[in-house]
Amino acid sequence: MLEIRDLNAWYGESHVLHGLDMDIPEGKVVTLLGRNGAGKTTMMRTIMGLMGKTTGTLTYQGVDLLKLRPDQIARRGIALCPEDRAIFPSLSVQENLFLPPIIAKGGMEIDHIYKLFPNIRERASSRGTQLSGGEQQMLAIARILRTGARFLLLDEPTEGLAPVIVQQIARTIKEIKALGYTILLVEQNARFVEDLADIHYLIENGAIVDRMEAAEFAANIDRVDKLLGV
Ligand SMILES: Nc1ncnc2c1ncn2[C@@H]1O[C@H](COP(=O)(O)OP(=O)(O)OP(=O)(O)O)[C@@H](O)[C@H]1O
Repeated sequence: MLEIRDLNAWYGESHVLHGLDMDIPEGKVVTLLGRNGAGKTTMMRTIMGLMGKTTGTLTYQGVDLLKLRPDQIARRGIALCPEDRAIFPSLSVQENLFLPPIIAKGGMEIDHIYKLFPNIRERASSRGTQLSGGEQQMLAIARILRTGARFLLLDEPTEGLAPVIVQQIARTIKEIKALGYTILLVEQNARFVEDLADIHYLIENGAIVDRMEAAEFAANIDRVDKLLGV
């Protein structure tokens, strides 16, 4: 679905991504694991067209995303769920949910969203500020499902959440995957992604240093922990 070749990205003069190669097949969950500052968020910002200077190719359904504007990328069905979750605090849960425009056909119906996220239904009239971190994360994911996006970029969805909520998010991501969505998951939590992802990429200093299939992950967990500094 997305083929990334020799991708470089800069913040001003600062060269942050150094020749990344990655493949994200349709309908799969792919993780990008790495420490703080490794370049994970930059990778997602690059896919969304939010970086100033870039080189390389990002071929998505035959088109190079690096040549498109962020709005054109979004309209191709790609959506980012940012690390800070970006829930509008003064709006209700329902208002937050309905805020993003529908960008492609086939967006998830609200009844289906409420079935996947029963907490969100219960909290529909609560303000964004009244939600727990886990509820905010669920709402942030629910919100992009409504838009019709089929390729979801989730930036550290488990950050700062209690283990029981992390498990709930893992179940939800599995359910979304079973519906045929493609997911790129940025994480520092190796245990969370262990039985969730089909392919794991490890990133260090803006370059991919390893790639593992799901079946190889458990045997290499020490190497992963070392990279993550656990
Ligand atoms: N707006 C910016 N301007 C300049 N440098 C930046 C900017 N944002 C990030 N960087 C630098 O780019 C590098 C990669 O940062 P990035 O946020 O992509 O890392 P990350 O792997 O997502 O880590 P984190 O978990 O902390 O978000 C870091 O060295 C960071 O300091």
